[in-house]
Amino acid sequence: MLKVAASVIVKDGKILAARRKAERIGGGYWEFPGGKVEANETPKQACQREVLEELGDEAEILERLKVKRHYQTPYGSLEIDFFWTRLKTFNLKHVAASEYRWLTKEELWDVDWLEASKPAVSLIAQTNLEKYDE
Ligand SMILES: Nc1nc2c([nH]c(=O)n2[C@H]2C[C@H](O)[C@@H](COP(=O)(O)OP(=O)(O)OP(=O)(O)O)O2)c(=O)[nH]1
Repeated sequence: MLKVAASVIVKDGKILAARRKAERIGGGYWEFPGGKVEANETPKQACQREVLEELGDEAEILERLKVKRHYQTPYGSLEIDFFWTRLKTFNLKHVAASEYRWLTKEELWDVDWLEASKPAVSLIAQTNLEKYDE
């Protein structure tokens, strides 16, 4: 079972989406910045580390999105936690993905999300983002 943690980063009413590099598992599909939870860390710590690696930014990891956590994917079973996230710095290096987009709630479904990210996207679309925005 693969443990993954991902950040739903909110800024100015928009959400950061990242496109997976073509050669990777799930290549070309869109996801929330994040990655595997390592043995020595909590899912929140994993999010903090991944935001630092991918964007060069400090993040405040807020609460978990109340969505389904377990998924069977073509690559095996996955346990994934999504967290509302606020950036404390704005370097926004955008290094890990092939492409990044800041999407308004109305634009969320303009990109092709990984299957396991779709429940989180649906929840975001129904949420008032103001409380997670700076
Ligand atoms: N980060 C992230 N991964 C997701 C999402 N939805 C989803 O199914 N996944 C899956 C894709 C991958 O199978 C897995 C994340 O693993 P990964 O290989 O990208 O993790 P990583 O960044 O630690 O990768 P690595 O280079 O260290 O191997 O979770 C999502 O919204 N965000």
